Amino acid sequence: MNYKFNDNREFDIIAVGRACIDLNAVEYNRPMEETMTFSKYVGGSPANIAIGSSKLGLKAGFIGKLADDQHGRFIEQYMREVGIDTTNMVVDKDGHKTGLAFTEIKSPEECSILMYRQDVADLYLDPSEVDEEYIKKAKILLVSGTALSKSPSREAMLKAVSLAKKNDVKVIFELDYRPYSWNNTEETAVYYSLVAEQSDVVIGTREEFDALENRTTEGKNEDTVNYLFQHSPDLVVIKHGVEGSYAYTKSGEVFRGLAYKTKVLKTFGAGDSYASAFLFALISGKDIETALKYGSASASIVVSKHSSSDAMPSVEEIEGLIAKNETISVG
Ligand SMILES: Nc1ncnc2c1ncn2[C@@H]1O[C@H](COP(=O)(O)OP(=O)(O)O)[C@@H](O)[C@H]1O
Ligand SMILES: O=C(O)C[C@@H](O)[C@H](O)C(=O)COP(=O)(O)O
Repeated sequence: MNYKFNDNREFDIIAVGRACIDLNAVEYNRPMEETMTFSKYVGGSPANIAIGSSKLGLKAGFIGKLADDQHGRFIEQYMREVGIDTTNMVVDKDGHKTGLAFTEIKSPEECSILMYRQDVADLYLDPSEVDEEYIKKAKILLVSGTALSKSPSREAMLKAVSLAKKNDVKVIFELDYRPYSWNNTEETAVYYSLVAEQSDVVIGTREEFDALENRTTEGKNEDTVNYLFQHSPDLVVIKHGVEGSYAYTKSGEVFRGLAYKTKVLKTFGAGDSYASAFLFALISGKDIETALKYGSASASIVVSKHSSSDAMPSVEEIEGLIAKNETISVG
């Protein structure tokens, strides 16, 4: 099954939310206490997805707020140089800082992120800084869940979603759940379900859908999709780590994507690379089953590399891995 977009648009994808800095441990396979040097990359889930999409050849734009400092300028320049339209990235004038994510790579399986996100510029995006004329130029609006965690960014997201729906722009909701960004799980579930119910496509891990449903025990994919298909979504993608992922359509089809074998360096970056390649494949007219392969292959490449954004692969790398067909069968 193919997924239809409004083809007559200047941008394939406009992502909205945070563009930040990742500081990835250079000496890995050890705790962060023993890490002395970190490499700087652009980070933040929606920025990573925009970068991945642009590297695959999609025309990408970004709506977000950057700090008026060296980090903000680095992010804007990097994103512009990979081909992203940054004209709707506004600069904060109130002294808010860029969000930082220090990553710890204790082992390929044991990775964590230490976030510095107190009063970060991205969460100060104001609804007045979301422009209808820009959104209506896109096939897809990619919304990141973390941007719903605080006002005024929350209202800016709700405005962006409403403008997308008004202008026949597909809303893709990447749940991107970062627990420390939220006051409590009840609040997360309220805003996640509000936006998920209005979206066309919802993408997340099983744990993130549990957050959407405010569950403390693991839910069933069938229950999740039965609920969401009573509303706007017609495609739901649920990821299960190395066990692969499932895509469910409103018309009742279910597709499974298997993960590809790789030499894992770290686990983060998987979700964002997955989303960019999955969306690239859908926009390129490939069927959903093939799009799952693109997402899985892209994730497998990125988990074998040091960064999330800079490591985003080319179409050739993804197709080369799919052709080798070395999938992981667990679960
Ligand atoms: N260890 C791994 N080896 C290869 N591919 C992986 C591995 N872990 C995850 N992936 C791929 O990345 C995708 C997304 O990973 P997942 O952990 O579910 O999401 P997130 O990174 O958003 O938490 C999976 O569906 C799978 O295809
Ligand atoms: O999203 C962030 O703020 C941190 C990311 O930049 C970081 O690279 C990361 O955690 C990506 O992991 P993913 O969301 O699993 O792809």
